[in-house]
Amino acid sequence: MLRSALAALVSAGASRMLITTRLLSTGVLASAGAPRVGLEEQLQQAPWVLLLQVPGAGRGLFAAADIEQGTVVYEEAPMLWTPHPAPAPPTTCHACLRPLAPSAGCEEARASGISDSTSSSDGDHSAGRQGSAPRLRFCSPGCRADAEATWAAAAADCDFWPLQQACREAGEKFPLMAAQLACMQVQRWQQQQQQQQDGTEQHGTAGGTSTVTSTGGAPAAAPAWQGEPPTRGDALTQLHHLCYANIAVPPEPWVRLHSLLLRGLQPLASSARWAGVCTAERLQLEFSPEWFCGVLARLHLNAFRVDTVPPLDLSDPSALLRAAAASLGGSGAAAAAFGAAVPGSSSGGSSSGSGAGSTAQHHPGSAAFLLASMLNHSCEPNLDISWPHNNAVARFTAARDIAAHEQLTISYIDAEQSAAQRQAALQFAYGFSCGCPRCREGA
Ligand SMILES: C[S@@+](CC[C@H](N)C(=O)[O-])C[C@H]1O[C@@H](n2cnc3c(N)ncnc32)[C@H](O)[C@@H]1O
Repeated sequence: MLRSALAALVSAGASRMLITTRLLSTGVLASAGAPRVGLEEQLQQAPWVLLLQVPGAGRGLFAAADIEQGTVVYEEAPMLWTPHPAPAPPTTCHACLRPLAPSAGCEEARASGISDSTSSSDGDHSAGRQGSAPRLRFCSPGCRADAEATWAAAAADCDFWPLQQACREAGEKFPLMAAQLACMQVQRWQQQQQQQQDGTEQHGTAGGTSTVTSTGGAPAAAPAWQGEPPTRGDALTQLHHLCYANIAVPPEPWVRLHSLLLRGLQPLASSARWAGVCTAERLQLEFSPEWFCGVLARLHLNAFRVDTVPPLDLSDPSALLRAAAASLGGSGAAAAAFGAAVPGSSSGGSSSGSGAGSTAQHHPGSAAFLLASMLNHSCEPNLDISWPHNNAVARFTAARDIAAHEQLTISYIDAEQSAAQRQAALQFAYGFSCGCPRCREGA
């Protein structure tokens, strides 16, 4: 009975769609790699979880049964993600945000593209054009194959370096996730076109096999998840489910970042590889300022900061000490789950959480999840977040015993702040006042 409320909730979310319907409704094909699913299917994969309406707080996730402290409630892979733009060479896998060992190759690449790479100790799984053009770096052949099948083939032909630089200067990261989304869309257009051509050719060749090759085929190897890959939302069809901030007039920096994004996509319009898929007009029409604003308005309320542990630098004694302190202090995972700007944060929310373990953690990137975006905030959350595979797969664990039909909550902010600081942070970044028991007591 509780699950029967889902269809109504899903359509309620859909009616708040801000991104152009056309763009989102074109992405209906299944993607290769880690399973990309819709909201209903993702809920089916998380049997402990129900999606229900919460008076005064939109939708929220609830416990479907009594859950014991320590139980893994569910794991989820992100539907959109990006490494944070940094002046240093990339030290993060572009497909899963796993930290990569620094290598001589990375050091050499410092002055060139956004995500340049040369051969490294863990193997050269980079992709992209040679020279100063962007190249993407991956931790394994599986990650590379998954990324190339879904977005990285297009991204490698774009020029997002100016966008990266502007994001770094502005302390922004969400425009890079919008760029990833645009590349996903371009590749899906190509897959759709390919399927149409395959259908036509099969009709015309009396049982013959199509000779048309596809750049969007299934990856040869699985991505580097450990164990069963968790499902991920299909960003192209599911992003509209996420709540968004109403932004009547896009802030000036967004206008500039949008034009850099469009400029970065332009090489696709003149590339033979994307002929028939991308024209300059199509790119401009589909990735309009309204589309960009809608994507950013959602990411600002829903994206998580990913906390992973970089590889140990055995030559640095202070790094060893920090790692030891972190392993004694726990993960610190419940602090500051989301990545939005908060008052007093020097880096737009990308500063470390206050958890004891955060000293040895770094924040290689941001990620947006489908189901986790439905989790509401409490200053006394009953779920802990962790990154058990040291990549962008999030795990939600019961922080205490949770009764059936109790709301599942995380903390969006550093819950160790004073009540006044917490209220100010939540109001500033998310636009609501927390009414949790702790806030009601002023604790
Ligand atoms: C990540 S979304 C959470 C899911 C959201 N309730 C929905 O329906 O999509 C964050 C938004 O949920 C609402 N929210 C989250 N926690 C809340 C709380 N404790 N009290 C009131 N509103 C809350 C705020 O509007 C916030 O901007």
